[in-house]
Amino acid sequence: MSRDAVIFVNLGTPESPTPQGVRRFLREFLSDRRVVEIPRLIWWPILYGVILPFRPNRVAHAYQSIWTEAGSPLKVLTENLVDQVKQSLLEVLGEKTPEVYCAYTYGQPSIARQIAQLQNQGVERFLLLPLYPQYSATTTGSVYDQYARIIKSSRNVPDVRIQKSYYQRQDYVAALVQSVKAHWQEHTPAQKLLFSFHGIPKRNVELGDPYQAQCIATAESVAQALDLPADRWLVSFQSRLGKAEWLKPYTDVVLSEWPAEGVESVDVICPAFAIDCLETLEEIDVENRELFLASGGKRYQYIKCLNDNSAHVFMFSNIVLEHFA
Ligand SMILES: C=CC1=C(C)c2cc3[nH]c(cc4nc(cc5[nH]c(cc1n2)c(C)c5CCC(=O)O)C(CCC(=O)O)=C4C)c(C)c3C=C
Ligand SMILES: [Fe+2]
Ligand SMILES: [Fe+2]
Repeated sequence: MSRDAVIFVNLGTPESPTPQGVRRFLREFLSDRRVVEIPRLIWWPILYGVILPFRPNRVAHAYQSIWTEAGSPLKVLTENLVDQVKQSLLEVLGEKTPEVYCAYTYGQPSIARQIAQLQNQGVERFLLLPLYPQYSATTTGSVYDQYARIIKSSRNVPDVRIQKSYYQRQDYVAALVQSVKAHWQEHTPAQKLLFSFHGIPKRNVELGDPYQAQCIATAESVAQALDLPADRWLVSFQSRLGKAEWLKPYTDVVLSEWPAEGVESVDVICPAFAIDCLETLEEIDVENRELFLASGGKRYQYIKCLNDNSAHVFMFSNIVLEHFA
């Protein structure tokens, strides 16, 4: 057993694609103050009176349409990536390879459970690797919160480092560029490349969340490396929830307006997601495809997340090697 461990952290996903499974997941996720900052007195009635009674039925159908025999794509694909990174590290480090596990901010296995189990087995140093290239308080911030909770209840605190973001890494940008180029080798490039990032409320950015700037920087680096002129690409934000204003432009609005402006073909990539999940496989690849085609668009291509592709595995192995060097 190594004294070092890497724990990849993803958001989490329902245990089953049923209304009960989705309700349990949404209750935990949407109770996190980092995710929804509305004062509790206002939020609890909305969450318990409107969202939890009604949303799980609709969302469970969406999960059912992407669910696999092995479970939720988010979990299956996260585990695949983790296995590949472990293999790659074994090739470089042999018996000095750290332990490599995954955990989820919401649901099981939790970060606390993985750290406790590994500590019991003699692990002393941890690297938490949140699978969010761009930092947001709503995602990576919650990983820091969980770490803080562990520390608060520990006598012998674990030695933990957290990778706050990685959107600026050259090997991350290279992995995205390679993925777009591979797509363009198989399919004619579309008129537009749309970088659709998960949205957050606009107010969060006004209060200091650096997420929007990091999304734009990511897209600019990729567009520059692809030699794409400014009129061939755009950044948009998807998956908004509720009535407040979120980061704009909204992905669904862009896709429904483009055909009237003469945009007939679009390639969509979602760099805020390291791993394909409901928000990419269903919202982008199904719902938004239908919207674009129903609005008069002719050709819609979704470029998958980096998942366990070799450039992605290479990048994470580099991060691990740098941390434990
Ligand atoms: C309500 C506020 C939400 C914020 C803020 C938010 C930010 C955010 N989320 C991700 C990544 C993922 N989100 C996923 C699902 C999802 N997200 C929200 C809400 C917010 N997200 C909800 C309610 C859901 C569940 C589905 C639904 O009810 O519509 C997922 C996918 C999970 C899966 O099981 O596949 C991911 C991943 C990021 C990166 C982000 C901000 C940067
Ligand atoms: Fe989300
Ligand atoms: Fe969604």
